[in-house]
Amino acid sequence: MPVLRSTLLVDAPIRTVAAAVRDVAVVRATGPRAGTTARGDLLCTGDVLSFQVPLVPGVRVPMRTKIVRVDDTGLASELASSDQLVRELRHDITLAETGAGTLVTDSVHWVSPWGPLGSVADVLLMRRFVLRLLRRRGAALRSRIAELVAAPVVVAAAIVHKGHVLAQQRSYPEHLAGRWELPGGRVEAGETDEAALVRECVEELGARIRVGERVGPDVPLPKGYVMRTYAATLADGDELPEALEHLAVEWVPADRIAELDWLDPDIALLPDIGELLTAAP
Ligand SMILES: Nc1nc2c([nH]c(=O)n2[C@H]2C[C@H](O)[C@@H](COP(=O)(O)OP(=O)(O)OP(=O)(O)O)O2)c(=O)[nH]1
Repeated sequence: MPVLRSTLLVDAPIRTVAAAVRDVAVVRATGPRAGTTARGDLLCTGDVLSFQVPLVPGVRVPMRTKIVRVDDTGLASELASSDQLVRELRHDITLAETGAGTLVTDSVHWVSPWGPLGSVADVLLMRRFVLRLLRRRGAALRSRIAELVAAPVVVAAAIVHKGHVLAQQRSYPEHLAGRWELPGGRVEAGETDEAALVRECVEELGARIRVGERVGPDVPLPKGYVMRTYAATLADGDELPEALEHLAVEWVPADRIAELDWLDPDIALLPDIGELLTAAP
């Protein structure tokens, strides 16, 4: 069974790299006909990727893979349906923090359906296709990471209280009114992420919070922003948040998170928020 491994070292935090490897723009940059079914900017489990593998000049064979795992340390995809070129295929992307940056390791293995002829096809077709795809992905990854590192930041708080997370319902602009988001907002010049979150929660909820660990990947937002999410708790459990600027606030348990109509960028964070609730004491 052919296995192809390649590594790439990038000088950026692992959560930024985790966002870039899930970014649909990076997937599209791997080839002129590469596409995804992702709803937001980041790939989620279940999303399907489509590629066109060049067979001979002018003839391309479609191939579809499906994301089967996404977490803080990378993602994995497998063949979505058996096709003419490969019978099985799995692509693992693993991220690891090193002293010199984040190491991205790709491991792609596949089984060809063509018996002895398969090994020739492996070398001539699949190997070349996978290598080219990884080379283009590497270049796209580096430029997307550079954009995300330089992007202005929106911070969001996953405030956990008694096994529930606080969601707030937007009142404006018209096209977003009624949809749900986490408390937070833009980080102002000279402000830390933590100070911005504390300020935003007082303004939006009239509540003081304690800011904890990062949750999930960096999430690209429209207009070039990037959102960083932090776990948080109420500084005073008796001081319950109110919707001062929003239509409503709601404490949501893990099994109801997926029922809310979240802003598109937040959808990629929902599994991480679910895990945070499950892990909460
Ligand atoms: N606070 C928050 N903002 C989010 C989330 N998801 C998401 O896409 N956003 C977007 C919506 C806004 O465009 C931006 C947040 O910045 P903001 O809170 O300062 O923006 P805003 O439109 O509410 O307020 P304003 O400054 O225009 O008055 O990030 C989320 O979960 N929480």
